[in-house]
Amino acid sequence: MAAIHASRKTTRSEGPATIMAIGTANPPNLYEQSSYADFYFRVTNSEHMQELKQKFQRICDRTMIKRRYMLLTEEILREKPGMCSYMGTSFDERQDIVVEEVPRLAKEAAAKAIKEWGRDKSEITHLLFCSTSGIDMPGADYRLIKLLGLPLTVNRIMLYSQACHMGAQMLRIAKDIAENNRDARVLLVACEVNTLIFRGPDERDIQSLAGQVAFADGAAAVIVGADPIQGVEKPIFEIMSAAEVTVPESDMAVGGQLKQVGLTFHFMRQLPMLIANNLENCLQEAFKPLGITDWNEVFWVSHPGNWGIMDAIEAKLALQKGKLRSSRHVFSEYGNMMGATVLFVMDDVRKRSTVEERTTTGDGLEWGFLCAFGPGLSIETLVLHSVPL
Ligand SMILES: CC(C)(COP(=O)(O)OP(=O)(O)OC[C@H]1O[C@@H](n2cnc3c(N)ncnc32)[C@H](O)[C@@H]1OP(=O)(O)O)[C@@H](O)C(=O)NCCC(=O)NCCSC(=O)CC(=O)O
Repeated sequence: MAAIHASRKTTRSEGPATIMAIGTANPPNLYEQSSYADFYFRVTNSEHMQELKQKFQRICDRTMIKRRYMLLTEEILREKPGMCSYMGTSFDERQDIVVEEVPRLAKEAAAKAIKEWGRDKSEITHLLFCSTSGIDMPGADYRLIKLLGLPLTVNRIMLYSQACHMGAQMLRIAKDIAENNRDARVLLVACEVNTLIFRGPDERDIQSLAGQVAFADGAAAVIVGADPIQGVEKPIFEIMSAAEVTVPESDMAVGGQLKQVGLTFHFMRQLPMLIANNLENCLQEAFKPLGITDWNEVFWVSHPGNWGIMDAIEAKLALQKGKLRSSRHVFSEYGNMMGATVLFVMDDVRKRSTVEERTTTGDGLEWGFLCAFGPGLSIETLVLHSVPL
């Protein structure tokens, strides 16, 4: 028995799971939000709906998004009338795109992360992949190991169709894998190609319109492992703890259904308050072991959701202006890339900290709070530890 205990100890890491590299990628087609209404009503043959177009323009302006990247182009959409109608049968034509393109965009982000990591790709031991799009057998994880030329011994997990909290959930799973398997090096990828959600307008469905103005395509890849090799692997953040909370009675808060018409989308008007009201408990639980009760003492890596959600979080938790700077920046420059978004925000925090000559990767602070929310209502939280710069 003693030998088994000793052996279990040697198979576990000494230190905490550590983020060692982050890579991001977007498709090449950039859409300015200021002219998106013209594009959207033209390509969906809806120019006769002038009143609705004006409302759409108002919603575009309210988002505070400046630009977004999307795989879909006018050329592609002209050949897919089912996708341009409001609820036309179009699953197959959407699926043909995402099955190919999700792994392709993921590869771009993963290659950048592996380059920053600095070790050979053959030393990746685990792959965690999440995407809201592209359900397939074998999955996007399988395609990605082939595209990247990863070893066939890589242990894979593929999670489809769960949306915005999944980037943070991947980090939670990566932490457990890295700390329970000495020398594990986990490549995690969140890749969103929102081709399933694009559809033409209908004046009775404002929630679908709100989805059209906010969601965007992007991929982020992160390498996680414990006990970094000195001089080879460079820590960015350590993951001290991770947790998920499911908010009771909130099934309709935000969600969607995958159907013949693609992925539908709905959200409650009260979503900003629902999230803000439930976040303080999460913070208290997360920081209890550290004795931190002032949420301005920590750096913030929050999934943006939408502008109203960030406003509500700031107000409810009395956050200083600027705490959600990276969330607002990523949202305005890229839109809502679902699961990938929070990883873009994490990348922005560490890059900005370097540019602004802060003393740590976390805005000069020691401890940080990463949070993301999605259908459920599910709230994922992580406590991050920054490293000196
Ligand atoms: C659509 C918004 C710009 C609305 O912002 P505001 O509420 O501040 O603005 P507003 O009150 O002027 O609303 C603009 C118009 O939209 C309508 N409207 C707003 N919310 C609505 C809702 N839930 N259902 C029906 N209509 C709604 C209003 O009536 C108004 O119409 P009128 O002009 O006629 O008065 C915003 O909610 C947004 O950016 N949404 C993006 C999509 C989104 O929320 N995603 C959730 C991400 S959650 C996430 O990230 C997790 C996940 O998805 O998994």
